[in-house]
Amino acid sequence: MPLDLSLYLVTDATLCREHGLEQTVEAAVKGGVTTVQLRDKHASDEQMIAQAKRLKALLAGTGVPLIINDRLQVALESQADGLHVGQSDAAVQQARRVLGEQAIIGLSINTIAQLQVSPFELLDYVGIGPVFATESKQDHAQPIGFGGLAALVKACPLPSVAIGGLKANHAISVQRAGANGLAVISAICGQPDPYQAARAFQIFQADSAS
Ligand SMILES: Cc1ncc(COP(=O)(O)OP(=O)(O)O)c(N)n1
Ligand SMILES: Cc1nc(C(=O)O)sc1CCOP(=O)(O)O
Ligand SMILES: [Mg+2]
Repeated sequence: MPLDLSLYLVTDATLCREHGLEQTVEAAVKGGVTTVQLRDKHASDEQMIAQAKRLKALLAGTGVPLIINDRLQVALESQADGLHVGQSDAAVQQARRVLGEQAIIGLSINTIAQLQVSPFELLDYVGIGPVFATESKQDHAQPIGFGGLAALVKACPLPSVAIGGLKANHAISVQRAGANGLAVISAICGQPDPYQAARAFQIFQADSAS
């Protein structure tokens, strides 16, 4: 199935606590989320593997892939669909070697210089950001705004997803900047109704349905 980045949910264990992680993901996917990334900076590998297996079971038959944040071993052992790495995480080359050709591998990009040295032939997509400052990632890089996003998308030969401080009302600007979708944490995780929160991102959902 082709990778659909149009509405990419990155999970946060703390924000998802109220509804529960699985319930949040299930509701968000019903609301239109097309890709899910399990991101948990505090769980052990064992906890994350167990969580990933539960999410894989929940997503079975939906066509929505499960990507693991940072941890190559977790992606491998949970048989997730892929891995997302940042500039200071596991090397893309190692990830591709370990996970194989079928795995979905994404890399974070914040600057043109990072883009220029990226191993595009080993990647499936890039996450570009942060578009705006965000409280969901303490160590985020300098925000690039929609102008920076558009410049990076233009220079990038791969599918791209914008990330960082994005809400439903930003979907049209992200689309105009040329990205394939938006990745969000707080616009869905911890919202009173994750289903409705996902539904609010209508522009990209309409595109992916056509
Ligand atoms: C889709 C997507 N894009 C970017 C990131 C950020 O990855 P990274 O820079 O490794 O930061 P952490 O998420 O590990 O804090 C992402 N996770 N997903
Ligand atoms: C996980 C992550 N990566 C970023 C990057 O710029 O690479 S910004 C970010 C957090 C996104 O959370 P929210 O949607 O709540 O702003
Ligand atoms: Mg990382």
